[in-house]
Amino acid sequence: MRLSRFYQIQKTLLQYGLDELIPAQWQPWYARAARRCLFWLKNRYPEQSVAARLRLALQSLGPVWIKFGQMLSTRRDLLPAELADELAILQDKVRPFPGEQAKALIEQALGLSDIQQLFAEFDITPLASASIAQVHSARLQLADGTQAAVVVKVIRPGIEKQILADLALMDSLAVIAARLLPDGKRLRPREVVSEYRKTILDELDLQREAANAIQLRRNFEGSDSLYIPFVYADYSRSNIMVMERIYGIPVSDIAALEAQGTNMELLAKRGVEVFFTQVFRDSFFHADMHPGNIFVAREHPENPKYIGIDCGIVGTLNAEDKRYLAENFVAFFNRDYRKVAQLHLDSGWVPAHTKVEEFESAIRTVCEPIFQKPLAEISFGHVLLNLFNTARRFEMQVQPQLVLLQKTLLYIEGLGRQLYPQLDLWKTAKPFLENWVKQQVGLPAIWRQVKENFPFWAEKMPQMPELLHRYLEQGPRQQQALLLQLQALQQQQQRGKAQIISAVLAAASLISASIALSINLPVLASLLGAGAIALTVRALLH
Ligand SMILES: Nc1ncnc2c1ncn2[C@@H]1O[C@H](COP(=O)(O)OP(=O)(O)OP(=O)(O)O)[C@@H](O)[C@H]1O
Repeated sequence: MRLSRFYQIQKTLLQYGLDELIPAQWQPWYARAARRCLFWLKNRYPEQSVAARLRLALQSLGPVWIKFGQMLSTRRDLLPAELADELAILQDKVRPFPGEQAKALIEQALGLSDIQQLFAEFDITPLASASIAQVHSARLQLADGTQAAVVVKVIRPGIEKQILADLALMDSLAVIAARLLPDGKRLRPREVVSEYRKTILDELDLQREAANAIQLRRNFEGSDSLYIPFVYADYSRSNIMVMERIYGIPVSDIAALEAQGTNMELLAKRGVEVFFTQVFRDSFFHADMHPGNIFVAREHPENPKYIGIDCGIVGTLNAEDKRYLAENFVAFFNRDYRKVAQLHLDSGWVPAHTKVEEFESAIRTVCEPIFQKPLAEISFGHVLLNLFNTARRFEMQVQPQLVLLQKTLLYIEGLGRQLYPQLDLWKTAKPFLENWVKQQVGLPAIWRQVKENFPFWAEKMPQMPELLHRYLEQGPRQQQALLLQLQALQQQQQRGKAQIISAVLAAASLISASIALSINLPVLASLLGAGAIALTVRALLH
C-alpha cells in the first residue's frame, strides 16, 4: 500500500514537472538514473509556471497535501511571494461521505441503538464537508424535555490511517528535498513537515477541539465582541462533537453585513481587540481564524458581535513570550532598533556572541522601510515577520507559538482592513500593549508575584525541618551541599518577606501622603511620597 502510494506521489510530482525544482547539476547520478527509468512520466503542463504546477500537484494528491499547501502558503518567511500566493488559492473541496455512515458513527460513539434516542431530528445531508470532518445539523433532545438546534461534527472514517501514511511519505520526501533542493538547508523541510504533522493530528481529536471551545467560551463569557457556541461535552468524543448551531453571517460576506447596516468600523476594531485580548489577557488564542471560521451575529448590527467556530488550533503564550511581544512592539514603534537588538541579547533569544551593532543594523534595514507608511497602516504581523526573519539569520530559534501568533495576526489585520479600510491598527492595539506593560511594574505587579509565589512557599515550608534533620545526619561534604540548598531557600524566603514588608510600607506611605496632601501639609506629603518611591524601588530590587 505504502509502495503504491509512494509511486503515485512520485508519478504526480513528475507529471507536473516538479523535478525541475532541482537543478540538473545538483542531482546525484542515482537520482538522474531513477528519473530516466521513469521515462514515460513526462511534464504534462510545461506551459504553466512552477508555482501553478506545485498547486495543481498538491490539489490532485488529496486532502493531506492540500492542507499542507495551505499551511505552506502562510509561511511567507520561507517561500517567495509568488509561490505563497499561488498556494493560498488551494481549495479544500472534498466530496462528503454518506450521511448514513455519519449516523452509524454517531450511534456507535455515543452507544445509541438508534440516533433518535438522543436526536429528535437528524439531517442526513451534510451541512458542510471538509477534508477531515463533516458537519450535520440536528435537534438535540434535552433532559428537561426541550430541544436544542445543534450541529454534529463527525471525523471522516479511515482518515487517520490515510493521514499517518501520507505523513510518513511526506517526511521521506522532506529528507530528499533537504539534500537536493538548492535552498534545502534554509527551508528546513523536515521541521516544516513535523510542524504540520502536529497541527493535522491535533485537528483529528475533537475532544481537544471541544475543550478549547469551552475554555474560549469561558474567557469571553458576557463579552459584547465574541461569542463561542456552547459545546455539549457529554455528547462529545474524539471523533464526534455536538455543539449549539449558530446562524451568523459569514464575515467574508461584506455585502450582507453592509445590507443589514452593520457598524463596520466597530466590527473591524473589535476583531483586533478580540485578538489582543486573547493574547495579552488570556494567553490563549484561536489560531485558525480563516474567514470560513468567523461569523457575525445577525442581532444588533450597530453593536456587532463575532461568532467563532472551529477551535481545533489554539495558541498559548507564557509570560516570557508576552514580554517578548510587548517590549519589541513598543521599541519598534519608537523606532528604537538598538533596544530591539539589546532585548534579544539580554533575554538570550540570540546567542551572547551576537554583535549588537550588526544585529541592530540588520533590523533597521528590514524594518525602516515599513515606516514609509503612516503609523496607522503598519501591520503588526509584518513587523513580526520581518523581525523573525532577521532574528533567524542571527541564530534565534523562533518558538512555534510565536510563528502561529504572527500568522494569526496577519489574518486578523487583513480581515480588519477588508471590513474597514481606514482601520487604524496602531491606535486599536496600543492600549493593550500599554496596559500590559503597566501591569508588569509597580505595586500591583509585586502583589501579584507574591500571590503567585505563595503556593511555592506553602509547599516548601514543611520541608524545612526535614532538610535540617537530614543536614545534621549527613557527612561533612553532603552537609555542605544541603547547607547551600537551605541557604538558597532561606534567602528566597527572606526576599519574599522583605518584598511584602516593603510593598505594604510603600502602600501605607502613599495613603498617608495623599491624606497629608488633602489636609494641606505639602511638605509632609512630599516626604511620605519620597518614602513610598524608595520602598517601591527596594521591593522591586529584591
Ligand atoms: N456551530 C455551527 N453552527 C452552524 N454551522 C456550523 C457550526 N459549526 C460548523 N458549521 C458549518 O460547518 C462548516 C465546517 O465546520 P468546521 O470549520 O468546524 O469544520 P472543519 O472540518 O474543521 O473545516 P475546515 O478545516 O475547513 O475549517 C463551517 O464552515 C460552517 O459552515
